[in-house]
Amino acid sequence: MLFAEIVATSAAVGSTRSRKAKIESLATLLRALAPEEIEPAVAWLAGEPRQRRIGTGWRTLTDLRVDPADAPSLTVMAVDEMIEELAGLSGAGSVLRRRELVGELFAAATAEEQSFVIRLLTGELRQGALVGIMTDAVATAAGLPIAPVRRAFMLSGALPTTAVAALRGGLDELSKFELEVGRPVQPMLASPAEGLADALAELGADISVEYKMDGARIQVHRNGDEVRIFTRTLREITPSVPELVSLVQALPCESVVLDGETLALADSGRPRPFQETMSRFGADTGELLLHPYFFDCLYLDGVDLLDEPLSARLDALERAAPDHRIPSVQRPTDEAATDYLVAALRDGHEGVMVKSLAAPYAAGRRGRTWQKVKQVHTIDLIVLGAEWGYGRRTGLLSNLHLGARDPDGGPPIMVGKTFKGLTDKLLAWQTEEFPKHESSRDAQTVYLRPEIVVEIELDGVQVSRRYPGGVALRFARVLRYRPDKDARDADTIDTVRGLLPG
Ligand SMILES: Nc1ncnc2c1ncn2[C@@H]1O[C@H](COP(=O)(O)OP(=O)(O)OP(=O)(O)O)[C@@H](O)[C@H]1O
Repeated sequence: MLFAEIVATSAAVGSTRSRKAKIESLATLLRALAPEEIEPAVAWLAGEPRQRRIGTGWRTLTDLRVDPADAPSLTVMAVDEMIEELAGLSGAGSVLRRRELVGELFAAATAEEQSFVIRLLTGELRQGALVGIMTDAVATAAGLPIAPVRRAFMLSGALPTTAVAALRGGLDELSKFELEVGRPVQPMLASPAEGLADALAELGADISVEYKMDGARIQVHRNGDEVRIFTRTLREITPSVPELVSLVQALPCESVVLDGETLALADSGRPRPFQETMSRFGADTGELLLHPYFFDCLYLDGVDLLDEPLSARLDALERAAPDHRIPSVQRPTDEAATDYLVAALRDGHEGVMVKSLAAPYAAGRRGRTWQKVKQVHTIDLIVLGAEWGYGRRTGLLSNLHLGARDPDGGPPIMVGKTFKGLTDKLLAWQTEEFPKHESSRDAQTVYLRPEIVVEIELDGVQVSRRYPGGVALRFARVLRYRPDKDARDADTIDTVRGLLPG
């Protein structure tokens, strides 16, 4: 197939707001692909190259001015081979070879193809909703229900591989996907509850009420002595958390997959700020010691527990890591649950999670069987740009433009601006960091690619004629940046609209 067909389908998907129409055009294309073209094409149309990181910077791509070809001639396989070579380059001479390769690719590409390649390789195409839409399209093209496709994707974490299995082998191939120790699965997520009373009313008496600790999510895989640790976005951080690795190696089991939260504690035993925990996920190991608090067990000594009820998974957790469980109570009375929430807040935590003990582990889903009860209202938004400050903030990037995710895969939708809550440290950080994510600028504003997620505290939202989504934030202030999330984890415009009064 010609690469131009992929580019045309991507444009068609981007030009309609209808989810159904997007799925239809993707499915039509998927049906026309040769077997070896499925992996690259699915990856590209879901927003990233199948090799994920290719090490070619924004500058290399945008500085290169090569006249586009008049007519399309590149094939899917030719482009995939070039990207494969780009991804494999390292060491002496690689900068030169990289420019050469990109130059070759661009010379053979039409203007539309060049633009698509730039957006693909710089991550600009990467939007969470595209992944959801592509999952649906794979099911449609293969003539299968969505559930087995979604399950295989959650277990493999790889949509292109899932697509090949669905399109070539159908249900039989999909059913071969299993939880595999060492390969991370998408984490189960929670829905916000209106308050504790609502969560208790909805989930009934068969529940676990747990501290909602304000750290960073970790997924731990151990097979014998080998331990691997992943973040919420399935990035491996094993080398930077040696204390967690040795703790997991000492657990009384052979093989295990655990889900939990990790954080650093102050001498008083209270949690240290989230930023300090996150700093440990970077390159250096730092001084702060991280503690794990596990709340789920997905696999223990040869037994896959994903489809078991939470009650059984907690029994396994008790066997595997009895000393490292998150504080929790099972089947409390309403009064005891309320006391537990008060105690969690008093101890410096965010609130509680209320979970149905009967529910399986719904990997990658934000369901209602886990509900979070927090005291303040916060949402995660995408930073679209920042304005240069004035007065005391002259020379610093300050006022943030905030966008909510479009659940249909379009670009983020702006819902407000704020400079409240920005400390001097954050202002300095923004000024240094934002230009690395710059897509364009004018005299007043640096615009960013949709890559940075910030957690915003707000009093509510109101109807707005100024903003394209019809809603605007009220009294928004920055709580913190969320380096553990990417744009696909941000809240959607529907969530923001859901906060409208009445
Ligand atoms: N006991 C717990 N059970 C599950 N998750 C917990 C618990 N304590 C803390 N957490 C954290 O809370 C998150 C659950 O909320 P949610 O699924 O909405 O994720 P989130 O979008 O990261 O939410 P938030 O921004 O509130 O942390 C988990 O990702 C995890 O990091």
